Amino acid sequence: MMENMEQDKVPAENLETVFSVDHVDIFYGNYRAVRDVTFTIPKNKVTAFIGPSGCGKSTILRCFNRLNDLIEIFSLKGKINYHGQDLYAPDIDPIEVRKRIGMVFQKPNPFPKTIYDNIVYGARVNNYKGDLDELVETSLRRAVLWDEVKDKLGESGFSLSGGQQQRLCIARTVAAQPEVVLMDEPCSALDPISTLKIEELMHELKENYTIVIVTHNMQQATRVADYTAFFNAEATDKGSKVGFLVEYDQTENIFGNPKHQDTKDYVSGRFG
Ligand SMILES: Nc1ncnc2c1ncn2[C@@H]1O[C@H](COP(=O)(O)OP(=O)(O)OP(=O)(O)O)[C@@H](O)[C@H]1O
Repeated sequence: MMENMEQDKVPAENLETVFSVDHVDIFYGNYRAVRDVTFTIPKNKVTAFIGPSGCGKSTILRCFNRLNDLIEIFSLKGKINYHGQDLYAPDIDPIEVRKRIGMVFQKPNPFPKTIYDNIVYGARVNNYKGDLDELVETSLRRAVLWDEVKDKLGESGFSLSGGQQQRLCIARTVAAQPEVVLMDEPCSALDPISTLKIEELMHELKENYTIVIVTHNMQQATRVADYTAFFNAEATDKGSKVGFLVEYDQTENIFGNPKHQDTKDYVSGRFG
């Protein structure tokens, strides 16, 4: 059994920590899906989660904006701090958390509304006092979609290609002015060209946001991520599988000079 090693907490190079995950276990009912995860996520960087199916990547990602709270049987042991504040403290409002920590999903999910209304939806709900036109332009520019849609803001979000829809969803997330953008396999439904566009976009977004991405595509992790966490799953004596963090480091080390044999095997395509 692999130990969780202290150095796997990583980012040392004087980076500000956004999330600090401390000995976290995650349960669905009695089933422990993830065990004893400890690491930190640095500000204004892209951090990728990789690992075989079922090792708990999405489960951990969804803890960062308290999305798992919507699952009745979910529970968490240990601590996740967000800028030093306990994200699961009783006085923390999960809805406020989700405003600051946005999420982009695997399949683009624009609202059945115009491009413009997709972007301003959250602002309208929150009685945003600023200029909506400006918000639309800024958000679409940040998602590198403005030039493609500026003449058709009144058309349905569904009229766009899959890749454009995903950038629209990113623009919608950005319009809520989050600090963190979580991405759960954001390119898995996209063609290679749209994928590259989203990857380029991530490089630009990290100037303003902290990004955490789950990806099955290892080339993608090497292209976009500053840090990479490799998770694995092992069988328990109850016959189920539990996910755990094997190794966390700068992406170039995970792929070029991993410390653990399992990481080596996974990144060289020998399993998973
Ligand atoms: N809502 C849920 N209820 C019960 N069990 C769940 C739920 N969501 C996930 N699990 C279980 O938790 C474990 C981790 O799942 P998770 O989806 O986080 O893994 P993953 O690494 O993201 O997998 P994939 O790469 O296939 O998306 C799996 O055994 C899964 O079946």
